[in-house]
Amino acid sequence: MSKTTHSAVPCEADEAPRPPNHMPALTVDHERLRHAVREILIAVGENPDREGLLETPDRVARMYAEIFSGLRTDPAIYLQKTFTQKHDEMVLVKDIEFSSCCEHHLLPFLGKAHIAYLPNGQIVGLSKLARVVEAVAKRPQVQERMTEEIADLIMTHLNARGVGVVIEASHSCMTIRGVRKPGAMTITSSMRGGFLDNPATRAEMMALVFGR
Ligand SMILES: Nc1nc2c(ncn2[C@@H]2O[C@H](COP(=O)(O)OP(=O)(O)OP(=O)(O)O)[C@@H](O)[C@H]2O)c(=O)[nH]1
Ligand SMILES: [Zn+2]
Repeated sequence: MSKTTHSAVPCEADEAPRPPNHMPALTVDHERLRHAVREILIAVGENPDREGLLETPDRVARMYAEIFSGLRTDPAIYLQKTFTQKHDEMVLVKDIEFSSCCEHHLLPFLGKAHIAYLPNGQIVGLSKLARVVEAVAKRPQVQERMTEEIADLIMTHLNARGVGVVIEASHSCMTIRGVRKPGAMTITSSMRGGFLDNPATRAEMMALVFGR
């Protein structure tokens, strides 16, 4: 089977400095965003100067700043404060709802993240796990990378004995366009440490997540 790769084609709008992958960008260029949205409207045959569209470039610029706010957030900051607590068994926070944006079509994908970890003498505030999900989701993403990133962050910064991350999501690029399969759900998992090595631990997590 042949494999196609997509290489970035440079264009004149590409001269702005880019952060390395996964590093926080410092600013959002609202003026550039407004201009780009106006160009899109013209390109699809709309009149950006008609009354209903006058404020649209500004609104969309603010929307992109919001849905890509994770590019300016380092999720590791949420895992710096921990509490000393002996707890040898699994901690699971499930049904963490998120919205992200598929990097292929810039369309939303919506779903739930489930995060379990085996503490190593330190526990983290439960809300911080949801904050990590938010920071990682609010970027152009693919679901697989999002799942991996969350698992690696928790494994590394909590020095956990194991981490399991399961994400289930519906991708609007598969529902409202293209292949148009509403109802299709994508489930990804990333397992580390005890969740990778011990099938019973992984099975326990899956039963707690999906055994509804
Ligand atoms: N693996 C993975 N694929 C994704 C994700 N989000 C979107 N996609 C897929 O990205 C692929 C992009 O495929 P391309 O062939 O380059 O683009 P396309 O012609 O618009 O593809 P269609 O969606 O099939 O119309 C599609 O198959 C999408 O379903 C994701 O999070 N993970
Ligand atoms: Zn897509």
